[in-house]
Amino acid sequence: MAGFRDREKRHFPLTSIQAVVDLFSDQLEKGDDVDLALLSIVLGWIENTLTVNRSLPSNADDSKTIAPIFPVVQADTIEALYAKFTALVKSSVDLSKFEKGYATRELVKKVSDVIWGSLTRSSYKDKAHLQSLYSFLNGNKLDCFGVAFAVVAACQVLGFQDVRLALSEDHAWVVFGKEGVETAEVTWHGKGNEDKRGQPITDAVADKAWLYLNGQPVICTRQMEVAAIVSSINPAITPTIDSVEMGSLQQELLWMLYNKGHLARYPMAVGNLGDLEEISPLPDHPPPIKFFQEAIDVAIKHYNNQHVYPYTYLGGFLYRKKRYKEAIHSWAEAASVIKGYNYTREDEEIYKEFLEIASDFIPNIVRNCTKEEHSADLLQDPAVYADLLRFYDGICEWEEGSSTPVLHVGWAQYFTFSLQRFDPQVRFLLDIHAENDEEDDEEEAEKEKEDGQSVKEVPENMSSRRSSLTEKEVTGQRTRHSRKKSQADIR
Ligand SMILES: FC(F)(F)Cc1cc2c(N3CCN(c4nnc(C(F)(F)F)s4)CC3)ncnc2s1
Repeated sequence: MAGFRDREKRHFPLTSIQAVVDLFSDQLEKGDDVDLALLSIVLGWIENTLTVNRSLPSNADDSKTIAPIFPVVQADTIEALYAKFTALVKSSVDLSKFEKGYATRELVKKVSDVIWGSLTRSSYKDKAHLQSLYSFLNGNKLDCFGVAFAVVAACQVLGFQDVRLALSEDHAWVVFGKEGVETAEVTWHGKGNEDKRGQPITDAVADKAWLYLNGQPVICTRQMEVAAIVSSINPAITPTIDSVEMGSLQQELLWMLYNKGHLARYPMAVGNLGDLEEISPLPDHPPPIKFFQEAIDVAIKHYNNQHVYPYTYLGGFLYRKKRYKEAIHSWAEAASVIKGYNYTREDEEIYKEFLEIASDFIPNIVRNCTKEEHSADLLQDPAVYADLLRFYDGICEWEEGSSTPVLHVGWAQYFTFSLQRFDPQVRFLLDIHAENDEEDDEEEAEKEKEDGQSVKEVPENMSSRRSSLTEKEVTGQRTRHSRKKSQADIR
């Protein structure tokens, strides 16, 4: 049952990261009754205290780090905010007009209007620290993720347990109803796009659309909704300085959720944990590699391999570890996912990811690989050349059939700059491999025909056969900067 009762109160005052982890752990044991509003208010209050208007003491200089402080969270502070949220929601929605039991589209739209109507008019959309109910209650500001989460938390307060958060890689909406298959937009997306609040996400809208992951979004359980607010924690004090305490809290909470199995169907949250483990590895934790490989495995197993970010998390980390061949392989895999989509004007976020890879990361690799011992022969490696062709081919195919063009002349310049750095021998080797492949396949087919076994599927492309990469050896994490950039919307 929801509410700020003894079970919650006894954790307060929260005086340490561990105390917050214990509160979350205890709440997660309540199953579907985990109190979303309470946890979002607690996280938002701590984040606000640790990152917003944290005027660095004038005597603080870069050499001496500021001694870690954990702000004590008092029960009555949180209780007052919690009461404000429940009072606002319960007073704004006349439940006598709605059937008990499952939510209806009218109910979901009404709750979305209540949240929407409480927001300040001022344009602030892409600022940081606007993702929590603390931001909503204390400043009437929410980002696009925050609005969707607030609608789900409000529906929980009203007793509609069927309203759940649905997440793509750059948008959020809700599912509801007896079978949980009704869908509704409850927030806006991007800049200059009319919001579609109240409308369902039909197959026509979702098919081949990255914004809706081609019908493969993350449908959250209550515990995954908690993982979403933990993922949306933003430890940044300034674009270049993070709160160590806030980052540790996010890492400990994600690790606890991971250990309880609540990230098992949430690739981006697993990726976030891999990010944090690379920045500050915790004792007895697996290497970051494991988390990014797991995010890919989850996307393949549960989401028909329609998610792009697991591969770009991976590629970003490999790039920073100077494991250039493997990075290019991951990016080729990412392009093999995006090629199945049609590009639209609402896909800017993923467009920027691919443009950064093509215009920044890959040119830097082909310029600098000869300085790196284990990538010195990169420009003579046909598997890498094949992966690079696959990367660009995927982006070309992404454009094909799209309403909006993807490529411009700059792309052709990046493409030709990168390919012409490869040794002409590579192209010749490419031909030899292709011929050998054909001979191999013919021999295999002959042999298997004699043995009467089915002919083995030939991998869809050459690099998946010749890659220097064995799937288990790879790792991935993005730079804090670029992660923050792409996380701007979740915050
Ligand atoms: F709800 C929206 F609209 F905000 C969409 C969501 C985003 C997002 C997220 N992100 C966004 C992507 N993000 C990335 N960080 N690195 C990325 C990569 F480019 F390296 F892959 S992608 C981390 C955090 N992490 C957990 N859950 C979500 S749900």
